[in-house]
Amino acid sequence: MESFGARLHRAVRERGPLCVGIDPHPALLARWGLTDDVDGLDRFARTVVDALGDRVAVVKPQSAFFERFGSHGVAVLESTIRQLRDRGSLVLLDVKRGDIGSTVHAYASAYLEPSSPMYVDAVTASPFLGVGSLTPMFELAAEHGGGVFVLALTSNPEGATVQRATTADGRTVAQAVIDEIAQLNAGAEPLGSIGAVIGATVGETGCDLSAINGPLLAPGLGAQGATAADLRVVFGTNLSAVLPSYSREVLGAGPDAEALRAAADRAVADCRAALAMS
Ligand SMILES: O=c1ccn([C@@H]2O[C@H](COP(=O)(O)O)[C@@H](O)[C@H]2O)c(=O)[nH]1
Repeated sequence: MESFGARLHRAVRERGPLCVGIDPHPALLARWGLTDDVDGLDRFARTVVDALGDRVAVVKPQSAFFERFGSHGVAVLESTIRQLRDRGSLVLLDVKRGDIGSTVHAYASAYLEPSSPMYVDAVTASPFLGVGSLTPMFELAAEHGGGVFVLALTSNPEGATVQRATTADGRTVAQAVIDEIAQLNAGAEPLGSIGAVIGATVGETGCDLSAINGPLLAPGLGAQGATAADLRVVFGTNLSAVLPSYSREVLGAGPDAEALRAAADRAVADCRAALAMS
């Protein structure tokens, strides 16, 4: 199968640089006039899929909001993933998994093995047990054209204590993660399949991103306070593979499908301008 990096590169060229999250917060369910139960969850997710699935490059369901309803919520997640695939958007499941390698292998099978009911195009992963512990995910992703986005500098204020800490060789933890991703992506064209998560809220990163050759997922736009203009501050000249991500900012326009589409179109326009893409 074609690599995730190549598929993402094409999707962004065709649909614009935007990832929209499906984050059915209880407050959003209420605002949309939906019940805070599996039925409300299902209606919320279907509305987003119908409005945006054939429009935005990447849709990112946040697993936590589905898991909160137990097995029935996970069933809605599986169905949402299938519907998104049918509409043509790439599906990035935000699950932030990480563990010892043998367990990561099981996570990899759950999300990156085509026969799995929760098979997606890409997942988010945590490198806290070492980037190398995620190797089974990288291997399965390479085998089946999947992608993995590794947390590097997260959008939340608490992240900096760990991620900007200095390692024994003088690099920050974030830089060490980025350098390992760069090695995994070396030589890939047009783009590697292993990405980094770098929040749009983090300000200057102090990191060298020039060799990463992979997608840079930028959450934190909108509800967490960052604007598209902040992308230039965070990513400097490394803008070509930035994938801006919005959840509540776009979802807040729902449940009207036209209003959701208009909010996504505004986000794409803002991000294109900030990233200087035509
Ligand atoms: O550093 C990170 C990594 C992931 N996220 C996730 O993105 C969305 C953000 O939602 P908003 O409504 O746009 O704030 C959410 O699912 C987070 O878990 C992040 O925010 N920061």
